[in-house]
Amino acid sequence: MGTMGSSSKPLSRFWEWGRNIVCVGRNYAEHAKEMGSAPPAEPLLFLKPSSAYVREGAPIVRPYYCRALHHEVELGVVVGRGARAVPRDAAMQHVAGYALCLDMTARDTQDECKRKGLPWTLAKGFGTSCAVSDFVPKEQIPDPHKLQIWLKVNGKMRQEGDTSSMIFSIPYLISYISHIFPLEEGDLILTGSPKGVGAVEVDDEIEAGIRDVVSVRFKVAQEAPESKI
Ligand SMILES: O=C(O)/C=C/C(=O)CC(=O)C(=O)O
Ligand SMILES: [Mg+2]
Repeated sequence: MGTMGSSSKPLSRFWEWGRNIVCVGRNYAEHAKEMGSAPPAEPLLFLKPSSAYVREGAPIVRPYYCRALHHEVELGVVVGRGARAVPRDAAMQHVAGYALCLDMTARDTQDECKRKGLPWTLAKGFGTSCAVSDFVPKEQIPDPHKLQIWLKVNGKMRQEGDTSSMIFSIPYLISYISHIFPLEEGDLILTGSPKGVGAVEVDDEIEAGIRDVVSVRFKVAQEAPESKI
C-alpha cells in the first residue's frame, strides 16, 4: 500500500482524516458565464466542512431544503505537505496527488444566498456535498493541466472540460491560498467546475471521471423529512 506525502499513513486512511476542503469558484470562464457571473480577477474561495465528504458506495443526499441539486465536476488537488505562504514556483512540491471530485450544490439555495448577500454554506456545505474518487498519486499524472474531466447523468454526457482552461493554475491557487491560511497535509482543493452544470433528481446515477485515470458512480437520494429543523 502506498503512502501520501512524507508521512507513513496508509493511503486508505486518507479520506478518513477528514481534512479541510477548500473550493475555488468561477475558475472556468465558460462556467462563470453560464452562471451569469464575471470571471474573477482573483480566486474566489469558499470552504466545505470535512463532514461533507462522501465516497463511492454511499449516496449523495439532497438536503430537505433543496429543490435544485446541481452537479459540478472538478479536479481535486490533495495536499501532501503543509504549505504556508509558499511561492508559486515551489507550490507543486506540496501536492501529494489528485482526485475526481463533485462539488454538489443546492443551486436554489445558492441563488437565494447570492440575492441576500449571504455566505454559500447552506448551498455548498451540506453533508455529502463533496463526493470524491480514490486518491490518485501525483506520479500517475505528469501534467494536471492537461486532463479531461467529464460527468454523465443516467448515461448521458453533461460535462466535459479540460483542466487547461482553468483561469488560475494549480501552483497559483496553492500559493494564493497558502498566503491566506496554512494548507495542511490531507487538505483537498477543488479547482472549480467547467461549464455544463445541471440538476440531478432522486434515484439518478452520476458517473464522472478523469479520462484514462479514475472514475466514480454515485446514486442520488433524498434526505428524510424528519431531519428538518
Ligand atoms: O457564479 C455563480 O453564481 C456560482 C458559482 C459557483 O457555484 C462556483 C463554483 O463552485 C465553481 O465554479 O465551481
Ligand atoms: Mg464548484
